[in-house]
Amino acid sequence: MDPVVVAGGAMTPFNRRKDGSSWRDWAKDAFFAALADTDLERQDIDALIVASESDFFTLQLNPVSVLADDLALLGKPVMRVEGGGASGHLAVQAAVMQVLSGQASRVAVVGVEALASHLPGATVSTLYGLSFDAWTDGMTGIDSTALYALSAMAFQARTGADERDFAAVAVRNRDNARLNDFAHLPLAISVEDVLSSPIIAAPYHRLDCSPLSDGAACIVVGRGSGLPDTARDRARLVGIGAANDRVRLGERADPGHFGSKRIAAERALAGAGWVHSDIDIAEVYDSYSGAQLQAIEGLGLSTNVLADERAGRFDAQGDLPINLSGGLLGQGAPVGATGVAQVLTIARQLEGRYWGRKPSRAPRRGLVDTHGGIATVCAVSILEAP
Ligand SMILES: CC(=O)CC(=O)SCCNC(=O)CCNC(=O)[C@H](O)C(C)(C)COP(=O)(O)OP(=O)(O)OC[C@H]1O[C@@H](n2cnc3c(N)ncnc32)[C@H](O)[C@@H]1OP(=O)(O)O
Repeated sequence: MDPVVVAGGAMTPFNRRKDGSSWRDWAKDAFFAALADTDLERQDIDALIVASESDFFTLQLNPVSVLADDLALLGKPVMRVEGGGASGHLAVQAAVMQVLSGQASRVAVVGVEALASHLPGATVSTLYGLSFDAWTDGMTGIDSTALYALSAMAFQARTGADERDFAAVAVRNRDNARLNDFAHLPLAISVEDVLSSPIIAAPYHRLDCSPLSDGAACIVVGRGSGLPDTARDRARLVGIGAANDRVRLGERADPGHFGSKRIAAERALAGAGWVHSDIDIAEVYDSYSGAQLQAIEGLGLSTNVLADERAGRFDAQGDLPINLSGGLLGQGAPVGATGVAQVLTIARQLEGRYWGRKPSRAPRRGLVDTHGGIATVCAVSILEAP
């Protein structure tokens, strides 16, 4: 059976766009750049899937219809996928399912979000608060940073991780982002810089937090003879998995443990026929510095994440480089686009075509992890080099 491949892809810069352009422009730019990378024409696309977290941000209900019209994709099956922070990644997984079911052989997945240019940060923060249980957590006024901080404190109490461990992640991801031309926050900073930045919600300082970003990303997922010859040299999507958890942190056995990531990862690895130790490189969901360590632990990529973090295992020179793009902390976090960009990054790394920081050894097998809420809706995909 022909493999499912990431036939091509592209992204816009992630940043705060103040140039009068709109999310519809960014989506279009990403789509046409992805087509060029795939060596396909617009009419070759069989189906369109759009990921965007919130109509509050785009101020557009039913965004897929508008984008399909803008892209002149008419008479095609189109759909929108939403799962909070995991929206883009779940859209990629929906494309894989469409391709595997035989309904389409070339599916364009466009992820887009307009967060930073037209809304004050405090408004976005309040709206993010509705991503948890809006009737309980959201209405108390607690925001995402405070909820993640509570989860991080439970992780710290169990593992002994401290603020410096979290800060080291923020420093490394921002440094990785310095080689990524699309990154929102490439920074040369120190642990002391992180610890002296303003406290947002203890233990998180401003530099421990991902920024509010605008941007778009697009990949074409495809299979079979309808793809151009270039597809032979493109990364394969060999396993997908998803799993959810209790929405309210207080109802989890351990509010500091991202347990549903483990289930999603095991499903994805089983699909690929691999085990955790086969993974050479990963992009994980680091909406906050501590969340990166929680993700690595939750996914089962390390049995002692703190020791591995301190030993440099997740650096570009380590045996499991993580977030060489800069992650959400460095590359940025336009929600709907995040998961699509993560898949694109790992695909490019496996193809030897990545534009930013590369690992010291060429990777063969990669993992992508994205979530919505606080690891409430988790998506994991496994990719293999061509
Ligand atoms: C969506 C889901 O389902 C799951 C999730 O992921 S939930 C998590 C969602 N993400 C968030 O909540 C984002 C968290 N981040 C924030 O809210 C904001 O970035 C923040 C509160 C940390 C900072 O906001 P702020 O203090 O209002 O900063 P702001 O006034 O915008 O900018 C001031 C400066 O700080 C910088 N800055 C802003 N955010 C920054 C950040 N996260 N890290 C580093 N620098 C930042 C800006 O670039 C700006 O620098 P200059 O003065 O040099 O231009």
